[in-house]
Amino acid sequence: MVQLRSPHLLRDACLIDGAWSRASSGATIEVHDPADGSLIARVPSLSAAEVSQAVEAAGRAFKPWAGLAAQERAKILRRWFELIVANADDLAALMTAEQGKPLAEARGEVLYAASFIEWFAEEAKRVYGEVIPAPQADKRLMVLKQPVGVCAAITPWNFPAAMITRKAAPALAAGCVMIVKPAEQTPLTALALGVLAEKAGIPAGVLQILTGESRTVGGVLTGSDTVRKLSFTGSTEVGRILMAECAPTIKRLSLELGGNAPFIVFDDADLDAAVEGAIASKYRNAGQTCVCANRLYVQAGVFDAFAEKLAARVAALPVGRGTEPGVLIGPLIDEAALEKVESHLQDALAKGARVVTGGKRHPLGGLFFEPTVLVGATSDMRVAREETFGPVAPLFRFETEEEVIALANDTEFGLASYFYTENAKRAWRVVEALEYGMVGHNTGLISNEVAPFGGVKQSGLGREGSHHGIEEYLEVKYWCSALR
Ligand SMILES: NC(=O)C1=CN([C@@H]2O[C@H](COP(=O)(O)OP(=O)(O)OC[C@H]3O[C@@H](n4cnc5c(N)ncnc54)[C@H](OP(=O)(O)O)[C@@H]3O)[C@@H](O)[C@H]2O)C=CC1
Ligand SMILES: O=C(O)CCCC(=O)O
Repeated sequence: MVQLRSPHLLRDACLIDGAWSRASSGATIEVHDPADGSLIARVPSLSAAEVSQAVEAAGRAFKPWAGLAAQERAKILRRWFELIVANADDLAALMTAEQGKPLAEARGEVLYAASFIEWFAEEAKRVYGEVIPAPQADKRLMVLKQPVGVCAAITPWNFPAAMITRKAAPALAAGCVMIVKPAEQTPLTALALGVLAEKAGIPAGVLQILTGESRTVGGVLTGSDTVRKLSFTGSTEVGRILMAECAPTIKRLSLELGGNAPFIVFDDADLDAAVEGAIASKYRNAGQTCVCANRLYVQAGVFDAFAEKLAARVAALPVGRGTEPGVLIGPLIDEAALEKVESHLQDALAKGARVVTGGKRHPLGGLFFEPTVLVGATSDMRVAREETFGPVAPLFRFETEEEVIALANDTEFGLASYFYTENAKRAWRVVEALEYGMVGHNTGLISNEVAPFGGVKQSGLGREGSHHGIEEYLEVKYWCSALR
């Protein structure tokens, strides 16, 4: 049982049109603690008809919300931000219980999630239009920015709070309303955010949180003509399905999909900094982020030294329940995730890679996996081509800058990338050559609310966070006025 200071944050009902509702059928989905498999709660499995009711409520809520002054929306969002910060410990406890990440990391995510609300509460006041110098003397040309309308968000389990606020905050700031469907593994953090949104004064229907079977809920949201935009974070495979489902109604789309991040260490890098960056990038959230280093390319001159230093640090990473003090690596989310990590590892070993540290399920059992470092990785291995989404760092040896750029770009993904060099000229060359939406130079941590997060190629469409993030929820209306 999760112990909370404010037990009312643990909800087993959905927020629909300002009321907390269960499925009329009584159907539920079980939520389990990945650290020990215990049952934490049951949340509603809504029917398609119940999801449609939420869409109708959103349609009714849109105009009054969009009609508020931006300052009014900003004040309400600011209250939501403050309530999340005030309840950070409880939200972190819920998150660790359902997702498994260490408590300190969960608390960090809660504050990260809150930062998007604070940021977009401010950006709400800066949605400027334009006046364009006209090509004819008797014309005046203007550009208005208006909210897109009813929006939907489908979010993953790896960041149960931040992936919701990174979408809902800009949407609400712009004057849109939002329906959120969290991942089935992590609905409790989402519902708790709904409790605080209600308390902050976000009106009925403006932010709704729906739980249920993904195809049922997703099918109604993507098929509805009332829903004008979908924002999705998750796998590229599901992103493709949702894009196709949105095609008949030509919805706006933001897609934040899979990655296959290269992490490049050049001979002239600060090796200790590169090791720390690799730990931060690779092992955050037990390797379950779309921006995690997936392939570590290390130049031949420093390969052995880097491998040795990294393996020493990785072997010392404390693994355990997220609630235990000092733990840095929690369990993986489910058995399928564990099996994917194992199969990537077996494939790599069969093709000639060697384990330096880790390499198997952790003695704790359950969903725990040992933080692992592999050497001898090559491009024909699954670890080179697919997102492993677990605590396995495959090290690839390379000789030249040209060679590593070609290797790094040899993927259909283009989300995050990282490189370490002390050479400023090389830094410019490499940043310009990497076909990625985001590049970390001498750092393994790049995410924050003020920067544009997103990918190119099959890693997605659009940007979240930063002043670009609110544009995803705004339509551009051109107004041409003749003076005669
Ligand atoms: N870019 C990223 O941040 C993420 C990438 N991934 C990648 O995807 C792999 C698989 O993870 P997984 O959790 O299965 O990711 P998914 O892409 O399947 O799930 C992400 C979200 O999409 C929902 N969803 C899944 N299928 C549909 C559908 N047909 N219609 C509507 N919604 C749908 C899920 O709902 P529900 O949970 O209810 O099924 C969840 O809310 C990971 O190993 C990782 O490689 C995963 C998560 C995040
Ligand atoms: O993994 C994701 O889906 C989001 C990455 C988390 C972040 O750095 O914002």
